[in-house]
Amino acid sequence: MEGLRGFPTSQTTNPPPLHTLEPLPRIAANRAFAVVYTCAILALLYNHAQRLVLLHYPFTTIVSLLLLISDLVLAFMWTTIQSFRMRPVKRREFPENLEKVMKREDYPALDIFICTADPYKEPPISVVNTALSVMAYDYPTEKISVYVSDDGGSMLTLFAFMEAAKFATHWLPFCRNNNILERNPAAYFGSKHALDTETENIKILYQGMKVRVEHVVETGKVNDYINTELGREAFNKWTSYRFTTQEHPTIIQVLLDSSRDKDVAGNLMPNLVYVSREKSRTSPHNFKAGALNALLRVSAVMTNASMILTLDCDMYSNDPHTPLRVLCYLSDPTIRSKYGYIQFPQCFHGINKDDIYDCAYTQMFLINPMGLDGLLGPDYFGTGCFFSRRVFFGDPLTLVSPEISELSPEHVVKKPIQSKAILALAHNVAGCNYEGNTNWGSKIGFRYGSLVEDFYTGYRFHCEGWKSIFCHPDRPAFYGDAPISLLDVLNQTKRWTIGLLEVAFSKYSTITFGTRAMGPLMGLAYSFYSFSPILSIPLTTYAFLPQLALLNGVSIFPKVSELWFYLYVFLFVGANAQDLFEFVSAGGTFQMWWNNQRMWMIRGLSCFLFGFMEYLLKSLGISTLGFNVTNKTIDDKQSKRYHKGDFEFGVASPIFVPLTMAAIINLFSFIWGSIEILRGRNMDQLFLQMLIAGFVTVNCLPIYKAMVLRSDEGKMPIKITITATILACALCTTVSLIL
Ligand SMILES: O=c1ccn([C@@H]2O[C@H](COP(=O)(O)OP(=O)(O)O[C@H]3O[C@H](CO)[C@@H](O)[C@H](O)[C@H]3O)[C@@H](O)[C@H]2O)c(=O)[nH]1
Ligand SMILES: [Mn+2]
Repeated sequence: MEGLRGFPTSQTTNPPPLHTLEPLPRIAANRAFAVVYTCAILALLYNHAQRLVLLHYPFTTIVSLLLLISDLVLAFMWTTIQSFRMRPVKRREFPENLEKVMKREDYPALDIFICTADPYKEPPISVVNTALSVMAYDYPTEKISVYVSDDGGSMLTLFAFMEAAKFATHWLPFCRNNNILERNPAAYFGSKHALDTETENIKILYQGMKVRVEHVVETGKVNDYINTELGREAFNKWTSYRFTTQEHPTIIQVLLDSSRDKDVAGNLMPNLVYVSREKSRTSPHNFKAGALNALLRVSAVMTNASMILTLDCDMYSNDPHTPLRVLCYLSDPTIRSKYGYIQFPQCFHGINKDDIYDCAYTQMFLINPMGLDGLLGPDYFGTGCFFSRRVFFGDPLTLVSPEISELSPEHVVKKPIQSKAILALAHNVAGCNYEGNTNWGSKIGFRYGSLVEDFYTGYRFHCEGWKSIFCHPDRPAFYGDAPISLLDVLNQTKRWTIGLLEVAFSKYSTITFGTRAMGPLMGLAYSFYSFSPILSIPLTTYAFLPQLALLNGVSIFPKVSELWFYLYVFLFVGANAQDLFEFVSAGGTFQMWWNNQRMWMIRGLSCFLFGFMEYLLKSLGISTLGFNVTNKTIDDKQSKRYHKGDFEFGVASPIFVPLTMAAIINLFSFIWGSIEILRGRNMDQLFLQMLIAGFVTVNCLPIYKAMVLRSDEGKMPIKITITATILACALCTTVSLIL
């Protein structure tokens, strides 16, 4: 075991370890397999070359070229994945040792950022629950400051947080005194507990708050409940100005002040600050990255904590000791000077049994980050990440100073957060024109230029020379919402696709700039993500080409009797078996893995394709793209169907068309092939094509079900079925005419 000694002190006795790092035993096997598989890929390319030389007909040449391009893309993507397999590690922390090396009063201050953007897609009561869960961290309360960024500029959200501030004065001491683990009230009251009177009373308070908040969201009016001067003053901003989500002044409201507000037991409360940065149609606001940068500045002016936690509005804390785990690393000055952030996995509650949409993202949020942890560290996932404030201001050796000294990570705040000077400066730095002619978004803060601001920002930090840490304790530190309708899932992935392509084809491309700055393995790892949309090329090719050829009796792969056939089988089985092994080792089941591989096919035929097109239109200047917030509300009927395991189509979106076409063509070619076999035809030459068609058909079972067997609202809209059928027929006819 390679023990990293935590927190060196001047004491003579060895301090107890705060964390350890251990390489996974599978490393040697991974490396050996990579060598074998590389040989197989080279053999395949040789086979391609052989065929291309022998061919004379234009059609078969085109087919062979398409297959060659597809296999080259697959080979490239396979190579990038190897970076995760060369040195996976597992870390452990020992928060129980923390108090032995560090006094509680010496813990650093912690600023927590929570982003929300739309009260109708992101119910304010859930955002409030997220905030309460972290306000109740097992950490010196007065050192915690929670900043809520409301990009929706909604009085409904502000109202919800005014309610939260009151409820928190009961909730925080309740959690502390009863040593509660689930500090998100909704989650706590949602699971079964013995209800003593104290719990009963708290529950009544919570329900009261929930009813008021939901009522206000429903009616759109807060007036019924506002009876204090402070409240009226705050909400006046919405009425005294032509206020819209896209155009409004900065609103900063300190709802709790740690220097004077106390809970019902007389202990100080954390700071709770509502921030809605200024918006104007004429200046770009850079979506979430812009919101986070505004919070970086507002928090610098008010508290300037050296530790920062960023959270999406739905990602609540599931473990009050999480900051202590982080301190196991950040309390060590040698770590602090090299490591920029500590990322926790994104875990989700409410995913159905077999995770039909692959929303757990086991590879992206668990397997791959463990691989990266043995190199420079995991990428940034946008939420559940603790930063050292210094990372936002230049590389580990050179501090890039912000335009005013109050924003510097070294600045010490001396005035109370509600003083006039502080509030005035905070409003100023949240202004929509503040960033003009500054380094924000380029050299300072979260980086602009990609719709996956998280991925891009973490990437640029690694390029600057920072490292990061992946921390995944057994009890998930955070839980968030996953989308439960296929369209929401695909739209989310489509946004990611566009953002990733923006990185892949920028001057900071992961494969060129990244490889130079971070070395080949990290460059490949980041390229696995940024180039993943090009998987749509082989996935689309393999979903249509072999089947169309099969329907016309044309063979495009080696015969069963040839040795080359077994090469194809090895490449397919080998890659999938290794993937399955990793998946199951990470706690997945076979069913989940099956659904995961199906989702790759679905993504390839939908959001990757559509994302690619939208990216092209944007690059040509034909359209602009926005950050479409993922829906986090839950429709009961939809939720029932989801938990039954049925795919949710329902909406007639063009994004479903290529997928449905593939489902139809694969089924027919497979049936045609089976009939030919029954009629005694020798399928030696077409066997591999039959296998592929059969495999895709099995993958498409939920689609056939949605097309013909279901009558609920989530079935495949008839419009899509008809369009896809017509297009599939047109495609088959065209191909048979060419042949
Ligand atoms: O203009 C915007 C748009 C979004 N958000 C917030 O950003 C967060 C993430 O948005 P969501 O719709 O939930 O996106 P997801 O696709 O679920 O999020 C993943 O992908 C995003 C990048 O596309 C990252 O920012 C997220 O952290 C990551 O979890 C939410 O809290 C939003 O309120 C803003 O603050 N301002
Ligand atoms: Mn989300």
